[in-house]
Amino acid sequence: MAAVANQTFSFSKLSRSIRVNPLTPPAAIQSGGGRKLEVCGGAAARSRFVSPIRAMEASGEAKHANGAANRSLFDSAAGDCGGKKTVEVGTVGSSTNIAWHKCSVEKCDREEMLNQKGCVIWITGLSGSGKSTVACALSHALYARGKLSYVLDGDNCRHGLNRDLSFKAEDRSENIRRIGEVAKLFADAGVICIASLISPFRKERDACRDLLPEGDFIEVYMDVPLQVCETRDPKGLYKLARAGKIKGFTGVDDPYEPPLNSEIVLQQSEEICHSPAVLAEQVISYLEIKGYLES
Ligand SMILES: Nc1ncnc2c1ncn2[C@@H]1O[C@H](COP(=O)(O)OS(=O)(=O)O)[C@@H](OP(=O)(O)O)[C@H]1O
Ligand SMILES: Nc1ncnc2c1ncn2[C@@H]1O[C@H](COP(=O)(O)OP(=O)(O)O)[C@@H](O)[C@H]1O
Repeated sequence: MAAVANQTFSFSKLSRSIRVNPLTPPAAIQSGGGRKLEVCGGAAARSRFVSPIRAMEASGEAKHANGAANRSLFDSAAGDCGGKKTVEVGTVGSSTNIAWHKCSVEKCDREEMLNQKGCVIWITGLSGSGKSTVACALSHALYARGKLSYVLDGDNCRHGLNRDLSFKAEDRSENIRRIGEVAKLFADAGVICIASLISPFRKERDACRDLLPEGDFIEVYMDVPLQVCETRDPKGLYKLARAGKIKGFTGVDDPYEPPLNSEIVLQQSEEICHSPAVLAEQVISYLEIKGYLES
C-alpha cells in the first residue's frame, strides 16, 4: 500500500508567515488614511506591500490602496537617484564581484496573492516508476483546487535547459543541480514546484534540499521494483539497455540510490497498484497537513 513516511498526521502547521494583526499595523507601514494594511510576519517577512486583495476589501479603494503601497516604495527609494550608495560585492563560485539585489516584493507577498506556500516536491525514482504521471496528476489536482504548480520534468528539461548534458555521472549531477536551482526559484515565486527526474544520487538530491528553507523540500520516492518498471517500459528503453544498445541505463548498468528518509513514499508493486490520482492525493494530504495550501 502506498504510504506517507512518518505518517503521524499530527504535524504542526508551519509557523512561518505569521500574520501581523491587520488592525494594529506597525507605524512604519501605517499610511493611506486609516486603511487596513498588513505585512507577512515571521523572521523572513519584511515586505511593506499591501495585500492587493485584502486592501481592496478593507477600503473599497482599490486604486488608492495599491497606490499607497507603491508610494511607500518610491518614498524609500527617493534620494537614491545618483546618490552615493556603497554595495558590497563578493565571489560566488566562479562569479566574481557580484552582489545580491533585494526586491521589496518578497516571497511572502507572492504567497499571499496565491494563497499557498511555495515549495518543491521532488519526485525521484527509476525510469518507468511513474514520476511524470504522478507529477501531472498532482499538478492537475492542485489546479482543481485553485493552486498554482509547475512541473519540471527531467525529460522535458533535457529538451532545452539541460540539452548539453548526457547521462554520465557528472552530467546527471549537473542536471540535478540545475533543476534544483530552478525549482528553488519557482518556490521563491510562491509556486508549488514539482520536479520529477530520476535523480539517482542521494548526495545531489540532498544538496537540492539544502537550497531551501527547512520543510520546503518534500522528497517523494517512487518505490517501484525494477521488475515492474521494466515490464511497463513505455519507451522500450529497458529492452534496449538489456540488449546492450543503451549503456549506463539506471537500474540496469547504472546506479540508483533510494532515499533513506524521504517525506513521502509512494509504493507500487505487482500486488499493490494505486491510480495516479490516488497517489497524487497522498501528496496533497501531506501539503494540506503541513499548511502549504494556504498562505
Ligand atoms: N541512460 C539512461 N538512464 C536513464 N534514463 C535515460 C537514459 N537514457 C535516456 N534516458 C531517458 O531520460 C530520462 C531520464 O532523465 P532524467 O533527467 O530524469 O535523468 S537523471 O536525473 O539525470 O538521471 C528517462 O525518462 P523517465 O523514464 O521519465 O525517467 C529516460 O526516458
Ligand atoms: N500509478 C500507476 N499505475 C499503473 N501504471 C502507471 C502508474 N503510473 C504510471 N504508470 C505507467 O507507467 C509507465 C511509466 O510512467 P511514467 O510516468 O512515464 O514514469 P517515469 O516518469 O518515472 O519514467 C507509463 O506507461 C504509465 O502509464
